[in-house]
Amino acid sequence: MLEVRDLCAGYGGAQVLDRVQFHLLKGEVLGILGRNGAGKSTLVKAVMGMLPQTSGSIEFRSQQLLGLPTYRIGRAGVSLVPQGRWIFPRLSVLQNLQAACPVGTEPPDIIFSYFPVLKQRLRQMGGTMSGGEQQMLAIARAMCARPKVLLLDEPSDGVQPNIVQMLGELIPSLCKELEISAVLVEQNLDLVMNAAQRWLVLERGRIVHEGRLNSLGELETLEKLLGV
Ligand SMILES: Nc1ncnc2c1ncn2[C@@H]1O[C@H](COP(=O)(O)OP(=O)(O)OP(=O)(O)O)[C@@H](O)[C@H]1O
Repeated sequence: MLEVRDLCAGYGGAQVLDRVQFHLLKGEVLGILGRNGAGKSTLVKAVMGMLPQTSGSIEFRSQQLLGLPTYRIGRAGVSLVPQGRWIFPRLSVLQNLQAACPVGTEPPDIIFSYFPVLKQRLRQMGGTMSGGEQQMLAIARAMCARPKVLLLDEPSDGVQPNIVQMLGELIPSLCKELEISAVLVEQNLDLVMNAAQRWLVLERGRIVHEGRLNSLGELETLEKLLGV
């Protein structure tokens, strides 16, 4: 689905990502782990065309995304659930969802089967929802664009442990049912190990490790790399 090669990106004069390479298979959930400041958010922002200084190659279903404006990357089928959620606080839940729907369409029903709480609160202002509910709204909103690739930036941030556990089950099943591939950026090791089939560790803008479940000594390696 996605093939990233030699991706360099940064801000102003400072380069953050250093020749990052990875691929994302169809239907796969790929974790991106790393300590604070490793460059995880920079990576998803670069894929989403949100950084001016980017070089390398980002191929999505044989289409080159690098250099395209963010709205065209979105239309091509890549959606971002940003860190901090960025929901519209003064719009209702329904309006938040409608804002991401292609013109002339409404939020697909399947979203409400995954997030029934949103169905019960369609008229509630986004800003009055709890942290966990806002995270569900942010994921549901991204789904309204009917993406093929979903980029999730630290969905566990500011969310209660029971909701994090729920996300660990929901993300892979949603991806499987809707045939979506996902990049799951996280510091929460448990969430990645529950939701992803494969993961990469970023350190100072470079990929230093690739792992998967059931690899011998994987947990110890990750704990050492992440300092947990
Ligand atoms: N807008 C910006 N301008 C300048 N430097 C930035 C900007 N955003 C991030 N950086 C720097 O880029 C580096 C990587 O930051 P990034 O947010 O990608 O890390 P991260 O791995 O997502 O961290 P965290 O887990 O804490 O969110 C850091 O050194 C950070 O200070």
